[in-house]
Amino acid sequence: TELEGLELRWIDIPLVSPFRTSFGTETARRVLLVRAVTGDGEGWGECVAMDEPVYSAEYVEGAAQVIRDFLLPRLGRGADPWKAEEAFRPVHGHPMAKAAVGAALLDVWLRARDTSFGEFLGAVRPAVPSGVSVGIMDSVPELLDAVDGYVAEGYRRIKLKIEPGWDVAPVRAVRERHPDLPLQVDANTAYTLADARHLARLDPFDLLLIEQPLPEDDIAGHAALARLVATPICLDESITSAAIAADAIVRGATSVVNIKPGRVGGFLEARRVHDVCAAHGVPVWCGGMLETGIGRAANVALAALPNFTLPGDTSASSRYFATDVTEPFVLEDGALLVPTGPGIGVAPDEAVLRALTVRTEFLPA
Ligand SMILES: CSCC[C@@H](NC(=O)CCC(=O)O)C(=O)O
Ligand SMILES: [Mg+2]
Repeated sequence: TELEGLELRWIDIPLVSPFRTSFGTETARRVLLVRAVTGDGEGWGECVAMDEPVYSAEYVEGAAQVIRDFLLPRLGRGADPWKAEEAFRPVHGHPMAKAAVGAALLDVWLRARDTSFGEFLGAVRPAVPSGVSVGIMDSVPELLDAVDGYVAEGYRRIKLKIEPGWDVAPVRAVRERHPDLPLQVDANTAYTLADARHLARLDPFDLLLIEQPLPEDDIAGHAALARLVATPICLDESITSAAIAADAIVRGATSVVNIKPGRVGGFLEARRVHDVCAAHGVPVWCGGMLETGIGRAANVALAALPNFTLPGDTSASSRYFATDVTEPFVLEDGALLVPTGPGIGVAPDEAVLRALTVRTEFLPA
């Protein structure tokens, strides 16, 4: 059927607690949601770009403009997810903008066929074990309190944000408090190869991985670091496509991959990254961008694919939001249930959406 148009919806959603990483602190998120309207109905996608281009080059206002001025015109009245991916190919970059539109088109396409994201993508399990990402804190005691709380909630794995000056001491403290806890760290590109010897001081703590220690374009640097540090290197920001995943793997730059559909341009490409990693025997896990229930639902379905063998950052809605845009995702025995309804299997609550909406703009096809 034909595309009638895309609704862009900007919402402001507060975080239950500040989330600090090596590139800044967030206390609320401005999220751009995309609703695709076709003759078959509607579908939802979430753009994971932040308000500022500090995780990657994309940002909310830029993504909205790219969708309005460069992506939608290339769709014409087409609503086919594969044709959309093809139509977007001449546009360089902007994977998060592309992924938001692609997810909305895939949602309406699947709803019309009474097929869930999980069925479509190839989910092999009914629930996915949840890990949780813990920000940089003002003190080690505060960090230990936060970690104790998440462990008590049932999270299967803890990820600690690190940066120069907040790395060995907090990791040592958490490991001493929780000797058997699956534990990993994420540097969000904050180190350089000159820090190799320092990062090797994390090796005694039996971490699952060190995520993105170096800048996203430094594949060779990560390969050199991997030879100097015993803990496995995992890439996030560097992996923007299946081809780049294969390149990083064969060059020895990564032995575990964090998959985020928004970072790679959409769910179709995310599955290709999953498949390429599986072909190389490289395990993957599902990363997060503090998604609302709309993006979270689709991520949980993706995380149920066979090679997602490590707990991801698919935490409960309550990790970030007092009230989610959809029915909240709740931890059940440390796992999230994969939605079984058509499409993403969830829908935004009209009243909550209205309360959080800052602006909407309908773009006719
Ligand atoms: C604003 S930080 C977003 C990027 C970060 N994401 C997380 O740490 C997990 C966030 C989440 O739980 O969704 C990462 O680099 O992996
Ligand atoms: Mg990361």
